[in-house]
Amino acid sequence: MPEIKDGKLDLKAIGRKYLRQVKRNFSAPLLYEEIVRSKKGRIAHMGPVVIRTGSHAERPLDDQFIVRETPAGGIREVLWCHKDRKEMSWAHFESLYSRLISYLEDKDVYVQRCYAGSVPEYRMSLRIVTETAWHSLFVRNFFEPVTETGKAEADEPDFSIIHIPGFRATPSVDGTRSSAFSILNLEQKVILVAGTSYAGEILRAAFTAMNYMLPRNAVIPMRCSANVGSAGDVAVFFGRKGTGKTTLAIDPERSLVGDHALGWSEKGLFSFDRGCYAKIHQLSPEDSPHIYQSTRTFGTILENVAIDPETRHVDLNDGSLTRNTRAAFSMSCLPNPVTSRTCGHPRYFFLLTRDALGVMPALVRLSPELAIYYLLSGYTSRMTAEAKDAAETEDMFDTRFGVSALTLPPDIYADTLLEKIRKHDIRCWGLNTGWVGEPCGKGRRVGITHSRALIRAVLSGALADVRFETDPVFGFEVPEVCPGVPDALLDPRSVARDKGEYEVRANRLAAEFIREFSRTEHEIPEKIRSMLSHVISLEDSYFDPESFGFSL
Ligand SMILES: Nc1ncnc2c1ncn2[C@@H]1O[C@H](COP(=O)(O)OP(=O)(O)O)[C@@H](O)[C@H]1O
Ligand SMILES: C=C(OP(=O)(O)O)C(=O)O
Repeated sequence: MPEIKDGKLDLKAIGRKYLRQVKRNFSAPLLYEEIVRSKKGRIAHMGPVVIRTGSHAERPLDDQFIVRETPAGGIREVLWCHKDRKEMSWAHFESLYSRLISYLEDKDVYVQRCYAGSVPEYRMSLRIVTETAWHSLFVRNFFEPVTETGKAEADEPDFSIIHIPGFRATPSVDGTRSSAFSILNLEQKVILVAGTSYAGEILRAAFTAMNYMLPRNAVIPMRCSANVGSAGDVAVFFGRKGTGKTTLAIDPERSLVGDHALGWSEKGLFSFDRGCYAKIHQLSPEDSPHIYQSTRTFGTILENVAIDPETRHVDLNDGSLTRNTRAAFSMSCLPNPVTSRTCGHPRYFFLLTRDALGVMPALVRLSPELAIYYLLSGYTSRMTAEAKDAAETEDMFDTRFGVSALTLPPDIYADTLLEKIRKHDIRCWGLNTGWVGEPCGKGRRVGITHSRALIRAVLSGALADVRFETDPVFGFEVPEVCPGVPDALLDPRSVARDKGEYEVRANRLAAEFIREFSRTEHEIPEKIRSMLSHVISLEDSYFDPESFGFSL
Protein backbone atom coordinates (compact mmCIF):
# COMPACT_ATOMS: atom_id res chain seq x y z
CA MET A 1 0.00 0.00 0.00
CA PRO A 2 1.58 3.35 -1.00
CA GLU A 3 2.48 5.55 1.98
CA ILE A 4 0.33 8.65 1.81
CA LYS A 5 0.58 11.88 3.76
CA ASP A 6 -1.78 14.81 3.25
CA GLY A 7 -3.15 13.11 0.17
CA LYS A 8 0.25 12.81 -1.51
CA LEU A 9 2.69 9.93 -1.73
CA ASP A 10 5.00 10.35 1.22
CA LEU A 11 8.28 10.22 -0.64
CA LYS A 12 10.26 11.40 2.38
CA ALA A 13 9.11 8.39 4.41
CA ILE A 14 9.86 6.10 1.50
CA GLY A 15 13.34 7.62 1.21
CA ARG A 16 14.03 7.11 4.92
CA LYS A 17 12.69 3.57 5.10
CA TYR A 18 13.66 1.87 1.90
CA LEU A 19 16.43 3.60 0.01
CA ARG A 20 20.14 3.22 0.60
CA GLN A 21 21.10 6.79 -0.16
CA VAL A 22 19.30 9.80 -1.56
CA LYS A 23 21.71 12.00 -3.52
CA ARG A 24 20.12 15.40 -3.41
CA ASN A 25 20.67 18.29 -5.78
CA PHE A 26 24.04 17.09 -7.03
CA SER A 27 25.80 19.58 -9.29
CA ALA A 28 26.99 18.70 -12.81
CA PRO A 29 30.59 17.83 -11.79
CA LEU A 30 29.36 15.55 -9.00
CA LEU A 31 26.94 13.89 -11.37
CA TYR A 32 29.74 13.39 -13.91
CA GLU A 33 31.70 11.52 -11.25
CA GLU A 34 28.67 9.37 -10.48
CA ILE A 35 28.05 8.63 -14.16
CA VAL A 36 31.63 7.48 -14.68
CA ARG A 37 31.74 5.54 -11.42
CA SER A 38 28.53 3.68 -12.25
CA LYS A 39 29.78 3.03 -15.82
CA LYS A 40 26.59 4.53 -17.27
CA GLY A 41 28.42 6.93 -19.56
CA ARG A 42 31.72 8.05 -21.01
CA ILE A 43 33.23 11.47 -21.09
CA ALA A 44 33.84 12.52 -24.70
CA HIS A 45 36.46 14.74 -26.28
CA MET A 46 35.96 18.32 -25.05
CA GLY A 47 33.66 17.42 -22.18
CA PRO A 48 30.17 16.15 -23.03
CA VAL A 49 29.03 12.86 -21.59
CA VAL A 50 27.89 10.07 -23.91
CA ILE A 51 25.19 7.70 -22.68
CA ARG A 52 23.05 4.87 -24.05
CA THR A 53 19.29 4.63 -23.65
CA GLY A 54 19.06 0.95 -24.57
CA SER A 55 15.95 -0.31 -26.30
CA HIS A 56 13.99 2.93 -25.97
CA ALA A 57 15.63 5.60 -28.09
CA GLU A 58 12.45 7.59 -28.38
CA ARG A 59 9.18 7.98 -26.61
CA PRO A 60 6.98 4.89 -26.41
CA LEU A 61 3.76 6.33 -27.79
CA ASP A 62 1.29 3.86 -26.36
CA ASP A 63 2.18 3.64 -22.72
CA GLN A 64 0.65 6.75 -21.16
CA PHE A 65 -1.84 6.26 -18.33
CA ILE A 66 -3.86 8.37 -15.95
CA VAL A 67 -5.22 7.33 -12.56
CA ARG A 68 -8.46 9.17 -11.89
CA GLU A 69 -10.21 7.11 -9.27
CA THR A 70 -8.47 6.71 -5.92
CA PRO A 71 -9.71 5.54 -2.48
CA ALA A 72 -9.83 9.22 -1.48
CA GLY A 73 -12.26 9.98 -4.27
CA GLY A 74 -10.00 10.85 -7.14
CA ILE A 75 -10.09 13.88 -9.35
CA ARG A 76 -13.63 14.61 -10.38
CA GLU A 77 -12.75 17.62 -12.47
CA VAL A 78 -13.55 17.07 -16.12
CA LEU A 79 -10.29 16.91 -17.98
CA TRP A 80 -9.62 16.63 -21.63
CA CYS A 81 -7.35 13.68 -22.09
CA HIS A 82 -5.27 13.08 -25.19
CA LYS A 83 -6.21 9.92 -27.07
CA ASP A 84 -2.85 8.33 -26.27
CA ARG A 85 -3.52 8.40 -22.53
CA LYS A 86 -5.53 5.52 -21.12
CA GLU A 87 -7.12 5.10 -17.69
CA MET A 88 -5.39 2.93 -15.10
CA SER A 89 -7.26 1.55 -12.13
CA TRP A 90 -6.19 2.34 -8.59
CA ALA A 91 -5.60 -1.37 -7.98
CA HIS A 92 -3.13 -1.56 -10.87
CA PHE A 93 -1.43 1.64 -9.76
CA GLU A 94 -1.15 0.47 -6.18
CA SER A 95 0.36 -2.86 -7.13
CA LEU A 96 2.82 -1.33 -9.60
CA TYR A 97 3.83 1.32 -7.11
CA SER A 98 4.43 -1.18 -4.34
CA ARG A 99 6.63 -3.28 -6.62
CA LEU A 100 8.49 -0.19 -7.73
CA ILE A 101 9.29 0.61 -4.09
CA SER A 102 10.48 -2.96 -3.54
CA TYR A 103 12.64 -2.64 -6.64
CA LEU A 104 14.23 0.48 -5.16
CA GLU A 105 14.91 -1.09 -1.80
CA ASP A 106 18.49 -0.53 -0.78
CA LYS A 107 19.32 1.35 -3.95
CA ASP A 108 20.65 4.90 -4.36
CA VAL A 109 18.45 7.47 -6.06
CA TYR A 110 19.10 11.03 -7.22
CA VAL A 111 16.74 13.83 -6.37
CA GLN A 112 16.66 17.28 -7.92
CA ARG A 113 14.40 19.95 -6.44
CA CYS A 114 13.78 22.43 -9.20
CA TYR A 115 11.37 24.81 -10.85
CA ALA A 116 9.55 24.56 -14.14
CA GLY A 117 8.46 27.91 -15.56
CA SER A 118 10.62 30.99 -15.88
CA VAL A 119 8.24 33.48 -14.25
CA PRO A 120 7.57 33.33 -10.49
CA GLU A 121 3.82 33.85 -11.01
CA TYR A 122 3.44 30.65 -12.97
CA ARG A 123 6.36 28.52 -11.93
CA MET A 124 5.87 25.14 -10.36
CA SER A 125 8.19 23.38 -7.96
CA LEU A 126 9.16 19.84 -8.87
CA ARG A 127 10.81 16.97 -7.11
CA ILE A 128 12.40 14.77 -9.75
CA VAL A 129 13.65 11.41 -8.52
CA THR A 130 15.83 9.45 -10.93
CA GLU A 131 17.50 6.10 -10.75
CA THR A 132 20.57 7.19 -12.70
CA ALA A 133 22.95 10.10 -12.39
CA TRP A 134 22.75 11.00 -16.06
CA HIS A 135 18.99 11.56 -15.85
CA SER A 136 19.64 13.79 -12.85
CA LEU A 137 22.08 15.77 -15.01
CA PHE A 138 19.40 15.94 -17.69
CA VAL A 139 17.00 17.40 -15.13
CA ARG A 140 19.66 19.90 -14.07
CA ASN A 141 20.14 20.99 -17.69
CA PHE A 142 16.43 21.57 -18.12
CA PHE A 143 15.14 22.92 -14.83
CA GLU A 144 16.24 25.71 -12.52
CA PRO A 145 17.46 24.29 -9.19
CA VAL A 146 15.72 25.51 -6.06
CA THR A 147 18.46 27.59 -4.46
CA GLU A 148 16.68 29.38 -1.61
CA THR A 149 18.36 28.11 1.56
CA GLY A 150 16.43 25.32 3.20
CA LYS A 151 13.53 25.56 0.76
CA ALA A 152 14.32 22.43 -1.16
CA GLU A 153 14.24 20.34 2.00
CA ALA A 154 11.44 22.13 3.80
CA ASP A 155 8.69 22.60 1.24
CA GLU A 156 6.57 19.97 -0.39
CA PRO A 157 6.83 20.30 -4.16
CA ASP A 158 3.82 20.99 -6.34
CA PHE A 159 4.49 17.83 -8.31
CA SER A 160 6.82 14.82 -8.20
CA ILE A 161 8.24 12.86 -11.10
CA ILE A 162 9.72 9.46 -10.37
CA HIS A 163 11.83 8.07 -13.18
CA ILE A 164 13.01 4.48 -12.74
CA PRO A 165 14.08 3.02 -16.10
CA GLY A 166 15.36 -0.25 -14.59
CA PHE A 167 11.89 -1.22 -13.34
CA ARG A 168 9.68 -2.98 -15.85
CA ALA A 169 5.96 -3.64 -15.82
CA THR A 170 4.42 -7.01 -16.63
CA PRO A 171 1.59 -6.19 -19.07
CA SER A 172 -0.58 -9.21 -18.21
CA VAL A 173 -0.49 -8.30 -14.50
CA ASP A 174 -0.27 -4.52 -14.63
CA GLY A 175 -2.69 -3.67 -17.39
CA THR A 176 0.04 -1.89 -19.36
CA ARG A 177 0.76 -2.53 -23.00
CA SER A 178 4.47 -3.04 -22.61
CA SER A 179 7.10 -3.03 -19.91
CA ALA A 180 7.47 0.77 -20.19
CA PHE A 181 4.93 3.21 -18.83
CA SER A 182 4.25 6.73 -17.70
CA ILE A 183 1.45 7.04 -15.16
CA LEU A 184 -0.04 10.31 -14.08
CA ASN A 185 -1.74 10.30 -10.70
CA LEU A 186 -3.35 13.70 -10.35
CA GLU A 187 -4.64 13.40 -6.85
CA GLN A 188 -1.22 12.59 -5.47
CA LYS A 189 0.52 14.93 -7.90
CA VAL A 190 2.94 12.34 -9.09
CA ILE A 191 4.06 10.94 -12.42
CA LEU A 192 5.77 7.55 -12.47
CA VAL A 193 7.93 6.79 -15.48
CA ALA A 194 9.60 3.38 -15.77
CA GLY A 195 10.91 0.86 -18.24
CA THR A 196 12.37 3.48 -20.57
CA SER A 197 15.62 5.40 -20.37
CA TYR A 198 14.59 7.92 -23.02
CA ALA A 199 15.02 11.22 -21.20
CA GLY A 200 12.37 12.92 -23.34
CA GLU A 201 9.84 11.19 -21.07
CA ILE A 202 10.94 13.40 -18.16
CA LEU A 203 10.27 16.46 -20.28
CA ARG A 204 6.88 15.18 -21.29
CA ALA A 205 6.03 14.44 -17.65
CA ALA A 206 7.03 17.96 -16.54
CA PHE A 207 5.10 19.48 -19.42
CA THR A 208 2.01 17.47 -18.52
CA ALA A 209 2.26 18.58 -14.90
CA MET A 210 2.63 22.22 -15.98
CA ASN A 211 -0.37 21.91 -18.25
CA TYR A 212 -2.43 20.70 -15.35
CA MET A 213 -1.19 23.18 -12.77
CA LEU A 214 -1.31 26.37 -14.83
CA PRO A 215 -4.38 28.48 -14.26
CA ARG A 216 -6.73 27.64 -17.10
CA ASN A 217 -7.65 30.58 -19.31
CA ALA A 218 -4.81 32.71 -17.90
CA VAL A 219 -1.99 30.85 -19.63
CA ILE A 220 -2.10 28.87 -22.81
CA PRO A 221 0.54 26.12 -22.84
CA MET A 222 2.25 25.55 -26.17
CA ARG A 223 4.51 22.75 -27.32
CA CYS A 224 6.88 24.87 -29.37
CA SER A 225 10.18 26.73 -29.51
CA ALA A 226 10.53 30.51 -29.71
CA ASN A 227 13.18 33.08 -30.50
CA VAL A 228 13.36 36.84 -30.65
CA GLY A 229 15.20 39.26 -32.95
CA SER A 230 16.99 42.47 -32.00
CA ALA A 231 13.83 44.47 -32.77
CA GLY A 232 11.87 42.42 -30.23
CA ASP A 233 10.03 40.46 -32.92
CA VAL A 234 9.10 37.08 -31.47
CA ALA A 235 8.77 33.99 -33.66
CA VAL A 236 7.18 30.76 -32.45
CA PHE A 237 7.85 27.38 -34.08
CA PHE A 238 5.25 24.64 -33.64
CA GLY A 239 5.80 21.11 -34.84
CA ARG A 240 6.04 17.47 -33.99
CA LYS A 241 9.26 15.76 -33.09
CA GLY A 242 12.01 16.15 -35.69
CA THR A 243 10.32 18.85 -37.72
CA GLY A 244 13.05 21.37 -36.88
CA LYS A 245 11.79 23.42 -33.92
CA THR A 246 15.14 23.31 -32.15
CA THR A 247 17.32 23.58 -35.26
CA LEU A 248 15.51 26.62 -36.59
CA ALA A 249 14.90 28.40 -33.28
CA ILE A 250 18.61 28.24 -32.39
CA ASP A 251 19.48 30.84 -34.95
CA PRO A 252 22.86 32.61 -34.78
CA GLU A 253 21.10 35.91 -35.61
CA ARG A 254 18.36 35.63 -33.01
CA SER A 255 18.07 34.81 -29.30
CA LEU A 256 16.42 31.64 -28.05
CA VAL A 257 13.60 32.09 -25.51
CA GLY A 258 12.72 28.42 -25.14
CA ASP A 259 13.20 25.21 -27.06
CA HIS A 260 10.51 22.90 -25.95
CA ALA A 261 7.41 24.26 -24.24
CA LEU A 262 6.22 27.78 -23.48
CA GLY A 263 3.29 29.41 -21.78
CA TRP A 264 1.47 32.41 -23.22
CA SER A 265 0.02 34.79 -20.64
CA GLU A 266 -1.38 38.31 -20.88
CA LYS A 267 2.19 39.60 -20.61
CA GLY A 268 3.78 37.48 -23.32
CA LEU A 269 5.66 34.19 -23.51
CA PHE A 270 7.68 32.35 -20.91
CA SER A 271 9.57 29.12 -21.24
CA PHE A 272 8.78 26.12 -19.09
CA ASP A 273 12.38 24.95 -19.03
CA ARG A 274 15.89 26.13 -19.72
CA GLY A 275 17.20 23.25 -21.82
CA CYS A 276 17.55 22.26 -25.46
CA TYR A 277 16.96 18.79 -26.79
CA ALA A 278 18.34 18.75 -30.32
CA LYS A 279 18.36 15.90 -32.79
CA ILE A 280 21.95 15.67 -33.91
CA HIS A 281 22.22 12.83 -36.40
CA GLN A 282 24.31 14.15 -39.32
CA LEU A 283 24.47 17.57 -37.70
CA SER A 284 26.57 19.97 -39.70
CA PRO A 285 28.70 22.66 -38.00
CA GLU A 286 27.94 25.03 -40.89
CA ASP A 287 24.14 24.71 -40.68
CA SER A 288 23.84 24.52 -36.89
CA PRO A 289 27.00 26.04 -35.39
CA HIS A 290 25.60 26.58 -31.90
CA ILE A 291 24.12 23.11 -31.56
CA TYR A 292 27.38 21.71 -32.90
CA GLN A 293 29.30 23.66 -30.25
CA SER A 294 27.09 22.13 -27.56
CA THR A 295 28.34 18.68 -28.61
CA ARG A 296 31.80 19.82 -27.54
CA THR A 297 30.80 21.32 -24.19
CA PHE A 298 30.96 20.14 -20.58
CA GLY A 299 27.52 19.33 -19.22
CA THR A 300 25.92 18.28 -22.51
CA ILE A 301 24.45 14.78 -22.60
CA LEU A 302 24.89 13.03 -25.95
CA GLU A 303 22.29 10.29 -26.24
CA ASN A 304 23.18 7.22 -28.33
CA VAL A 305 25.99 8.95 -30.19
CA ALA A 306 28.90 6.80 -31.40
CA ILE A 307 32.15 7.36 -29.52
CA ASP A 308 35.66 6.08 -30.25
CA PRO A 309 36.75 4.13 -27.15
CA GLU A 310 40.36 5.34 -27.48
CA THR A 311 40.27 8.96 -28.66
CA ARG A 312 36.81 9.64 -27.21
CA HIS A 313 35.91 11.58 -30.34
CA VAL A 314 32.24 11.31 -31.26
CA ASP A 315 30.86 10.55 -34.72
CA LEU A 316 27.64 12.46 -35.29
CA ASN A 317 27.09 10.76 -38.65
CA ASP A 318 26.85 7.31 -37.13
CA GLY A 319 23.18 6.46 -36.72
CA SER A 320 23.71 2.77 -36.03
CA LEU A 321 22.03 2.84 -32.61
CA THR A 322 19.24 5.19 -33.64
CA ARG A 323 18.68 8.14 -35.92
CA ASN A 324 17.16 9.91 -32.94
CA THR A 325 20.56 10.76 -31.44
CA ARG A 326 20.16 13.79 -29.19
CA ALA A 327 22.13 16.49 -27.45
CA ALA A 328 20.57 17.65 -24.18
CA PHE A 329 22.13 20.86 -22.95
CA SER A 330 21.33 23.97 -21.02
CA MET A 331 20.47 27.13 -22.97
CA SER A 332 23.34 28.79 -21.15
CA CYS A 333 25.69 26.96 -23.60
CA LEU A 334 24.39 29.20 -26.35
CA PRO A 335 26.13 32.51 -27.01
CA ASN A 336 22.94 34.58 -27.08
CA PRO A 337 19.98 33.12 -25.17
CA VAL A 338 17.32 35.30 -23.55
CA THR A 339 18.46 34.79 -19.97
CA SER A 340 15.06 35.60 -18.43
CA ARG A 341 13.47 33.07 -20.83
CA THR A 342 10.58 35.47 -21.26
CA CYS A 343 9.58 37.76 -24.12
CA GLY A 344 6.66 39.77 -25.41
CA HIS A 345 3.74 38.56 -27.50
CA PRO A 346 4.56 36.64 -30.66
CA ARG A 347 4.66 38.39 -34.00
CA TYR A 348 5.06 35.28 -36.16
CA PHE A 349 3.88 31.70 -35.99
CA PHE A 350 5.65 29.06 -38.04
CA LEU A 351 3.83 25.73 -38.24
CA LEU A 352 6.46 23.16 -39.12
CA THR A 353 5.83 19.93 -40.91
CA ARG A 354 8.23 17.37 -42.35
CA ASP A 355 6.17 16.24 -45.31
CA ALA A 356 7.66 13.03 -46.68
CA LEU A 357 5.07 12.90 -49.47
CA GLY A 358 6.63 15.98 -51.08
CA VAL A 359 3.26 17.67 -51.48
CA MET A 360 3.63 20.86 -49.43
CA PRO A 361 5.62 23.85 -50.71
CA ALA A 362 8.54 24.85 -48.47
CA LEU A 363 6.72 28.00 -47.33
CA VAL A 364 3.06 29.00 -47.36
CA ARG A 365 1.11 31.88 -45.87
CA LEU A 366 -1.81 30.98 -43.62
CA SER A 367 -4.84 33.01 -42.65
CA PRO A 368 -5.56 32.87 -38.88
CA GLU A 369 -8.33 30.32 -39.56
CA LEU A 370 -6.05 28.15 -41.68
CA ALA A 371 -3.37 28.36 -39.03
CA ILE A 372 -5.84 26.96 -36.50
CA TYR A 373 -6.84 24.29 -38.98
CA TYR A 374 -3.24 23.20 -39.50
CA LEU A 375 -2.48 23.45 -35.82
CA LEU A 376 -5.45 21.27 -34.96
CA SER A 377 -4.50 18.81 -37.70
CA GLY A 378 -0.88 18.53 -36.55
CA TYR A 379 0.27 16.84 -39.74
CA THR A 380 3.77 15.51 -40.23
CA SER A 381 5.39 12.34 -41.53
CA ARG A 382 7.00 9.91 -39.20
CA MET A 383 10.17 8.21 -40.25
CA THR A 384 9.88 4.49 -39.66
CA ALA A 385 12.72 2.04 -40.03
CA GLU A 386 15.61 3.56 -41.92
CA ALA A 387 13.39 5.84 -43.98
CA LYS A 388 15.43 5.44 -47.11
CA ASP A 389 12.28 5.84 -49.14
CA ALA A 390 8.74 6.97 -48.68
CA ALA A 391 7.52 3.42 -48.09
CA GLU A 392 9.25 3.73 -44.74
CA THR A 393 7.41 6.80 -43.58
CA GLU A 394 3.89 7.20 -42.29
CA ASP A 395 1.58 10.18 -42.29
CA MET A 396 0.73 11.39 -38.81
CA PHE A 397 -1.93 13.69 -37.52
CA ASP A 398 -2.00 14.77 -33.93
CA THR A 399 -4.32 17.42 -32.56
CA ARG A 400 -2.42 20.58 -31.72
CA PHE A 401 0.85 18.89 -32.62
CA GLY A 402 0.29 16.60 -29.64
CA VAL A 403 0.53 19.47 -27.23
CA SER A 404 -0.11 17.46 -24.07
CA ALA A 405 -2.38 15.05 -22.37
CA LEU A 406 -3.98 17.44 -19.96
CA THR A 407 -4.64 20.86 -21.17
CA LEU A 408 -7.43 22.99 -22.42
CA PRO A 409 -9.79 20.89 -24.51
CA PRO A 410 -9.16 21.37 -28.26
CA ASP A 411 -12.23 23.57 -28.70
CA ILE A 412 -11.17 26.04 -26.01
CA TYR A 413 -7.57 25.79 -27.16
CA ALA A 414 -8.49 26.59 -30.76
CA ASP A 415 -10.83 29.39 -29.76
CA THR A 416 -8.37 31.02 -27.36
CA LEU A 417 -5.52 30.77 -29.81
CA LEU A 418 -7.55 32.18 -32.67
CA GLU A 419 -8.60 35.11 -30.51
CA LYS A 420 -4.98 35.75 -29.54
CA ILE A 421 -3.75 35.46 -33.14
CA ARG A 422 -6.27 38.10 -34.15
CA LYS A 423 -5.70 40.32 -31.13
CA HIS A 424 -1.93 40.41 -31.60
CA ASP A 425 -2.11 40.40 -35.39
CA ILE A 426 0.17 37.40 -35.62
CA ARG A 427 1.42 36.50 -39.09
CA CYS A 428 1.09 32.75 -39.62
CA TRP A 429 3.16 30.65 -41.96
CA GLY A 430 3.52 26.99 -42.77
CA LEU A 431 7.04 25.69 -43.25
CA ASN A 432 7.72 22.30 -44.82
CA THR A 433 11.15 21.15 -43.67
CA GLY A 434 10.66 17.81 -45.44
CA TRP A 435 10.49 17.04 -49.15
CA VAL A 436 9.11 19.24 -51.91
CA GLY A 437 7.86 17.83 -55.22
CA GLU A 438 9.38 14.37 -55.05
CA PRO A 439 8.74 12.21 -51.96
CA CYS A 440 11.30 11.04 -49.43
CA GLY A 441 13.56 8.51 -51.09
CA LYS A 442 13.20 10.08 -54.52
CA GLY A 443 13.98 13.70 -53.77
CA ARG A 444 16.17 15.60 -51.30
CA ARG A 445 15.05 17.10 -48.01
CA VAL A 446 14.79 20.91 -47.92
CA GLY A 447 18.18 22.25 -46.81
CA ILE A 448 18.47 23.95 -43.44
CA THR A 449 19.98 27.03 -45.14
CA HIS A 450 16.92 27.25 -47.35
CA SER A 451 14.52 26.90 -44.42
CA ARG A 452 16.43 29.64 -42.64
CA ALA A 453 16.34 31.84 -45.76
CA LEU A 454 12.57 31.41 -45.96
CA ILE A 455 12.18 32.37 -42.31
CA ARG A 456 14.48 35.39 -42.76
CA ALA A 457 12.47 36.54 -45.77
CA VAL A 458 9.30 36.45 -43.66
CA LEU A 459 10.88 38.21 -40.69
CA SER A 460 12.54 40.91 -42.78
CA GLY A 461 9.40 41.74 -44.75
CA ALA A 462 11.14 40.71 -48.00
CA LEU A 463 7.96 38.98 -49.17
CA ALA A 464 5.80 42.09 -48.82
CA ASP A 465 5.74 42.84 -52.55
CA VAL A 466 5.84 39.27 -53.79
CA ARG A 467 2.82 37.81 -55.58
CA PHE A 468 1.08 34.91 -53.81
CA GLU A 469 -1.09 32.27 -55.38
CA THR A 470 -3.80 30.40 -53.50
CA ASP A 471 -3.53 26.62 -53.65
CA PRO A 472 -6.83 25.26 -54.99
CA VAL A 473 -6.83 22.21 -52.72
CA PHE A 474 -5.13 23.23 -49.49
CA GLY A 475 -6.25 26.85 -49.37
CA PHE A 476 -2.90 28.32 -48.34
CA GLU A 477 -1.12 31.05 -50.25
CA VAL A 478 2.22 30.32 -51.87
CA PRO A 479 4.78 33.05 -52.65
CA GLU A 480 5.98 32.96 -56.24
CA VAL A 481 9.58 33.76 -55.30
CA CYS A 482 11.70 34.20 -52.21
CA PRO A 483 15.20 35.70 -51.99
CA GLY A 484 17.95 33.11 -51.51
CA VAL A 485 15.70 30.14 -52.29
CA PRO A 486 15.22 28.24 -55.58
CA ASP A 487 11.74 28.92 -56.99
CA ALA A 488 11.19 25.16 -57.26
CA LEU A 489 10.93 24.85 -53.46
CA LEU A 490 7.79 26.95 -53.67
CA ASP A 491 6.29 25.00 -56.52
CA PRO A 492 6.20 21.24 -55.84
CA ARG A 493 4.25 20.56 -59.03
CA SER A 494 7.14 21.92 -61.09
CA VAL A 495 9.60 19.60 -59.33
CA ALA A 496 7.55 16.43 -59.64
CA ARG A 497 8.82 14.30 -62.50
CA ASP A 498 5.39 12.74 -63.02
CA LYS A 499 2.75 15.46 -62.71
CA GLY A 500 -0.17 13.04 -62.63
CA GLU A 501 1.41 11.04 -59.86
CA TYR A 502 2.00 14.28 -57.90
CA GLU A 503 -1.71 15.13 -58.12
CA VAL A 504 -2.55 11.70 -56.75
CA ARG A 505 -0.17 12.25 -53.84
CA ALA A 506 -1.58 15.71 -53.19
CA ASN A 507 -5.14 14.47 -53.24
CA ARG A 508 -4.28 11.58 -50.99
CA LEU A 509 -2.84 13.99 -48.43
CA ALA A 510 -5.80 16.35 -48.73
CA ALA A 511 -8.16 13.43 -48.21
CA GLU A 512 -6.24 12.43 -45.12
CA PHE A 513 -6.56 15.96 -43.76
CA ILE A 514 -10.30 15.87 -44.34
CA ARG A 515 -10.68 12.43 -42.84
CA GLU A 516 -8.67 13.42 -39.79
CA PHE A 517 -10.64 16.62 -39.38
CA SER A 518 -13.97 14.81 -39.58
CA ARG A 519 -12.72 12.30 -37.01
CA THR A 520 -12.04 15.01 -34.43
CA GLU A 521 -14.45 17.76 -35.45
CA HIS A 522 -16.92 16.91 -32.68
CA GLU A 523 -14.30 18.31 -30.32
CA ILE A 524 -14.28 21.63 -32.10
CA PRO A 525 -16.86 24.33 -31.39
CA GLU A 526 -19.47 24.95 -34.06
CA LYS A 527 -18.26 28.45 -34.92
CA ILE A 528 -14.76 27.17 -35.67
CA ARG A 529 -15.95 23.94 -37.21
CA SER A 530 -18.12 25.64 -39.80
CA MET A 531 -15.29 28.04 -40.59
CA LEU A 532 -12.82 25.22 -41.07
CA SER A 533 -14.80 22.39 -42.56
CA HIS A 534 -14.29 23.61 -46.14
CA VAL A 535 -10.70 24.73 -45.78
CA ILE A 536 -9.50 21.83 -47.86
CA SER A 537 -11.67 21.20 -50.85
CA LEU A 538 -11.75 17.96 -52.74
CA GLU A 539 -14.22 16.48 -55.14
CA ASP A 540 -16.43 14.04 -53.20
CA SER A 541 -15.20 11.16 -55.32
CA TYR A 542 -11.68 11.79 -54.04
CA PHE A 543 -12.66 11.41 -50.43
CA ASP A 544 -11.46 7.89 -49.81
CA PRO A 545 -7.66 7.78 -50.05
CA GLU A 546 -7.72 4.06 -50.72
CA SER A 547 -9.77 4.67 -53.83
CA PHE A 548 -6.68 6.21 -55.41
CA GLY A 549 -5.13 2.78 -55.60
CA PHE A 550 -1.89 4.54 -54.91
CA SER A 551 0.79 3.09 -52.78
CA LEU A 552 4.22 4.46 -52.08
N1 LIG B 1 15.24 22.06 -43.46
C1 LIG B 1 15.44 21.62 -42.24
N2 LIG B 1 15.01 22.35 -41.18
C2 LIG B 1 15.19 21.89 -39.93
N3 LIG B 1 15.83 20.74 -39.62
C3 LIG B 1 16.28 19.98 -40.64
C4 LIG B 1 16.10 20.39 -41.99
N4 LIG B 1 16.67 19.46 -42.79
C5 LIG B 1 17.18 18.51 -41.98
N5 LIG B 1 16.95 18.82 -40.68
C6 LIG B 1 17.33 17.95 -39.54
O1 LIG B 1 16.12 17.53 -38.91
C7 LIG B 1 16.33 17.42 -37.50
C8 LIG B 1 15.38 18.37 -36.77
O2 LIG B 1 15.52 18.13 -35.40
P1 LIG B 1 15.13 19.16 -34.27
O3 LIG B 1 15.42 20.53 -34.71
O4 LIG B 1 15.71 18.67 -32.98
O5 LIG B 1 13.55 18.94 -34.31
P2 LIG B 1 12.48 19.19 -33.16
O6 LIG B 1 13.03 20.19 -32.21
O7 LIG B 1 11.28 19.67 -33.91
O8 LIG B 1 12.28 17.84 -32.55
C9 LIG B 1 17.77 17.80 -37.24
O9 LIG B 1 18.53 16.62 -37.25
C10 LIG B 1 18.13 18.66 -38.45
O10 LIG B 1 19.51 18.64 -38.74
C1 LIG C 1 11.56 15.47 -26.87
C2 LIG C 1 10.65 15.29 -27.77
O1 LIG C 1 10.15 16.26 -28.55
P1 LIG C 1 10.94 17.31 -29.51
O2 LIG C 1 11.79 16.50 -30.43
O3 LIG C 1 9.85 17.99 -30.22
O4 LIG C 1 11.74 18.20 -28.61
C3 LIG C 1 10.05 13.98 -27.96
O5 LIG C 1 9.04 13.92 -28.65
O6 LIG C 1 10.57 12.99 -27.44
